[in-house]
Amino acid sequence: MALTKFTRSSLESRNTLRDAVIIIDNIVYDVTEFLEEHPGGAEILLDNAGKDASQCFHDVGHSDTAFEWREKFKIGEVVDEDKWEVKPREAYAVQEHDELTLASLLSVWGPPLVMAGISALLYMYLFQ
Ligand code: HEM
Repeated sequence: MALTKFTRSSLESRNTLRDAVIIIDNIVYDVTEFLEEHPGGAEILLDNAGKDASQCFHDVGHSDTAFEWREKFKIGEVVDEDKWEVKPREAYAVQEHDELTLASLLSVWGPPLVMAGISALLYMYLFQ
């Protein structure tokens, strides 16, 4: 059966507790019944309701379970003219790896290393 088609603008106002839809990868999901069940909370879904939530959905790194669950809420897709490029799931995961920079490593390991250095110097100064 062909999926119902929606323009993005026709979905913009569907962002309330009584009627909440989100778009992920050009597919439209009615998450009204899911708001209270969502493990990530209702608020984040409502903040993204009526809009494209692809980036947020993928950035969270949702599990396979989440991918299965979302199928239950599918109500259609966006019209061809409003379709956006769909990035493969791996593309989001790769981005996260790219963010492992020297700065992010130092922000974690920097303070303990500095403390260890100071302790070693103090030890040498006091006991040698
Ligand atoms: C129909 C759509 C969605 C379904 C079925 C869904 C399902 C889930 C599930 C099952 C979890 C638990 C963790 C996991 O298994 O991945 C979760 C967590 C979460 N979700 Fe969703 N979700 C949906 C949409 C979204 C969207 C659009 C956003 C962001 C705008 C979002 C943000 C989050 C956050 C922040 C968490 C918590 C992650 C954590 O605690 O580590 N979700 N969701």
